Amino acid sequence: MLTSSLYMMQVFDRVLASGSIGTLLFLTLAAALALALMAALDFIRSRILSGLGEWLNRRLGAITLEKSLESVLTGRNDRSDALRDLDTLRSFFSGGVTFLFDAPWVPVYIAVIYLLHPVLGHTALAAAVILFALALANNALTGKPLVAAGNASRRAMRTADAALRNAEAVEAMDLMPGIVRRWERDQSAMMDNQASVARTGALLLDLTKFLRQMVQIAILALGAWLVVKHELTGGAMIAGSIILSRALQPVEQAISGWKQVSNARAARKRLHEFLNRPERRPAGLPLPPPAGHLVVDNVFFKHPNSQKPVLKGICFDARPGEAVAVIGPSAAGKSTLARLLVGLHPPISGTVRLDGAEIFMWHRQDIGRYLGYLPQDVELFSGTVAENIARLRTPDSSAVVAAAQLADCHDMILRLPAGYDTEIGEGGAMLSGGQRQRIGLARALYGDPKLVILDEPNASLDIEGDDALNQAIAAMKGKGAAVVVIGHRPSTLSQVERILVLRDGRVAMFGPRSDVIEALKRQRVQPIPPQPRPAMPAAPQAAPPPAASPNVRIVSSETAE
Ligand SMILES: Nc1ncnc2c1ncn2[C@@H]1O[C@H](COP(=O)(O)OP(=O)(O)OP(=O)(O)O)[C@@H](O)[C@H]1O
Repeated sequence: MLTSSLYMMQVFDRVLASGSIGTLLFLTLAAALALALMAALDFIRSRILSGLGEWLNRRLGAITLEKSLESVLTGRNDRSDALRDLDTLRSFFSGGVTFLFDAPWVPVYIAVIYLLHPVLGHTALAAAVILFALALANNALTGKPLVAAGNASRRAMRTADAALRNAEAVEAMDLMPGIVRRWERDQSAMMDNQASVARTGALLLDLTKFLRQMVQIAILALGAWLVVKHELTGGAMIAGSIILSRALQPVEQAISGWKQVSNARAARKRLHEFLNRPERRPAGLPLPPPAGHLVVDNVFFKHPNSQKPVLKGICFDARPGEAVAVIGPSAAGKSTLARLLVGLHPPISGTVRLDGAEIFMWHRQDIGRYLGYLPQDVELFSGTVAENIARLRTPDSSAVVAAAQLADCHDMILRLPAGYDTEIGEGGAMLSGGQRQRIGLARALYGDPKLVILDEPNASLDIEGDDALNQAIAAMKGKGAAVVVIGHRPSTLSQVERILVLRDGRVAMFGPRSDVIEALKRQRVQPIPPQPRPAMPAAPQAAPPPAASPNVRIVSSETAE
């Protein structure tokens, strides 16, 4: 960085004064070597920085994505913010960071100016201090609005994301005005804050430029005065001016590039907090593959964002080779129970155990392949049918076909344009609701899981589909899996051994299929018997006796239809 100024000084003071061409050649060679070294260092620096960005992504990319998934499961709304923060950091390293490396050299440049003449040194030092103070003022004045602008921009992004994900409902029912209103509110908050940052930044930047040019003039003027007084050479005067402009460059860059630094700092802080959130599942020893004995013991659960428990004292079990149906009115807590059975959430008290080990604590890489879960809303991923059935791993074609045959979608898949290799588009957009559900079922049955939880598996199925589903349940039982089917339709019940009736988050009945169906029928005929008796071993804490509950009629009529 000092090469050109020192070169100029030597040429002025030595070569021009002595007329020595040898000196000129030697100086030129030395300057060329120094500049070549600088170019090489610059190249290495940019390689290191972009490598740092890549390293950051490799180290943190996957773990940030995993943590984001956990964040969604714990009911937070910061979904993909952490991934965006990681991106901000990576691009900061690849572009915006260089002036931070130049800043520490400012004192060195000033020291060199002191060597030329103390008066020039004092001037340079004063200029650097004033400009540095302006950079600090810029930081203090723009810090808050920058953070507020970032927050508003993230809110606007989430609104837009939600609207785009639900494009059909938005278009059909004209939800757009409401969405646009929310989005504009956040956008304008973002723009107001950004405008305030830009105003302050522009003012300070203009002031800085003015001061810098003034200092440049001042140092030349002082230099000329010192030359006239014979205290400085002409070459040193010009060199001082050039070194000063180098010295002040990073300070000026700090003002214009502060927004990037501030964004990157905020992103780093958020990411740090995000990644240091406690692990939902503490590290444990890997367990042997389960046989599939599910035991639910006195489970209570409430959602993180609500006060009221959704599940209250649930007890039941499902043995390997057995199917249990969970039925009950809407909002009874069936889907919530399904989520607990696959270990998505921990109960607030009580336990859900598979082969004696708490299923929530079981690490997904150990247990995932032994679980089959068909959620109520099946979401598929872009990719081929086979990849989706094989849970996005490299498909084992015989296992994929076996699962598809079990879910009765083999023929349907063969009729697709490229069979198992058909690309199904984002979220399975190319498929009908029923096709998606069948492929979702095949995904749940892939790899012969030991515990299968099907949440309303027949919601989009026709009668044929119902039969196929029952055959699949029978086949899974035959393979020794425990199956829990959630649903309203009586057709779901034909293959189950036991039925659990869930009402208002409590077990209203649990027992052999025929006994429970019989009891439900009796309730329909005789809604308020004087002394109701549960049909079977009622769960220990089974709350209000069936017939006494106001929901009895709903459950019994639905089930006995
Ligand atoms: N993320 C959530 N946060 C807070 N409360 C929730 C959440 N999800 C569900 N609930 C509440 O939990 C209760 C049970 O919901 P759940 O989806 O388990 O019912 P369900 O029996 O499966 O109903 P359906 O048959 O209509 O699907 C409802 O009152 C619902 O409002």
